[in-house]
Amino acid sequence: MLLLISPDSVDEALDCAKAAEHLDIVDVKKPDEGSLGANFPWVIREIRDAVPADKPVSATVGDVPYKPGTVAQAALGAAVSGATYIKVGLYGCATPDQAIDVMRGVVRAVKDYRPDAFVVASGYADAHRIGCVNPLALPDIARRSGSDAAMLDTAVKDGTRLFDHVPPDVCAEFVRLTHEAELLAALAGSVKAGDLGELTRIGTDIVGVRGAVCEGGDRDAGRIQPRLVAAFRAEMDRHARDYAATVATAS
Ligand SMILES: O=C[C@H](O)COP(=O)(O)O
Repeated sequence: MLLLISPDSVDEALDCAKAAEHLDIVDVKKPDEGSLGANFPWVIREIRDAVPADKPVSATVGDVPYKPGTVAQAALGAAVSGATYIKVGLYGCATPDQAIDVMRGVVRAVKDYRPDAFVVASGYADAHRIGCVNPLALPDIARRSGSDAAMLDTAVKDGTRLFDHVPPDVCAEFVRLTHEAELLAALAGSVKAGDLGELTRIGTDIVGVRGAVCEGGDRDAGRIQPRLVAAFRAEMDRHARDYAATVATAS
C-alpha cells in the first residue's frame, strides 16, 4: 500500500520532505477550499521543487462542478505546474454519465500534455450528504473515462470517517470492482492508524492521509509532523507484515 500525504503549503511540504523516506506521494491541496480543494499553480510548482525528485507530486483539481471544459482546463494547469498525479473530486456530478464526461475531458487534457501522468477519479464516501455519485459507481466511472485510479475521500470533514459512511465490507467491494477494472484503488477520509488493518486486508493500493499525521490530529489547525508520518508508516508496514504472515499460514 502506498502512502499519500496532503500538505497545504510549501512549508508543510518541506516537513513532508523531511519524512520523504516514509511516504510515497506528496499531494498538494488547499483544505480551506474543500475536501479536495485546489491550490495555486505556483504552490504546486514550488512543492515540486521542494520534495525529492523521486517522489511523485499529486495535485487536487478541486471539489469540481459539472463543467467538463472548466475542469479539463484546471487539470491541465495542475499538470503544467508539475503534478504527475491529478486528482479530481466529482462533487458536482449527480450521475455516472456526468462524472464520465468530466473525467474524459480531464484524461484527454492531461495525457495529451503528459502521457505518463496518473489520473485519479475521486468520489466521496459521504456522497449521500452532498448528492453526488454513489461510491460504488466510481470504479466504472474511472474505467470508462480512461482514468488510472478510483478514489474515495470524505466531502465533509466533521470528524466522521471513511468507514462511518462506507463500512469495510463495502470498501472491499469498491477495491474489488476497481481491481476488476485493472485500476488502482485509493481510500481516504479521516483515516487513522487503527483503520490500517482493514485497509490492508481489503487490498487498498493507496491510502490518503492528512489529519492523522497533523499535530493533535487536527487537519485544519495542526501542521504535518514528520515523526507522525514515520509512525503512521511504521504501522502500515507492521500491518503489511502481519497480513502477509496470515496469508502464508492459511495457504
Ligand atoms: O487525500 C487525502 C486527504 O487529504 C485526507 O485528509 P484527512 O485524512 O484529513 O481526511
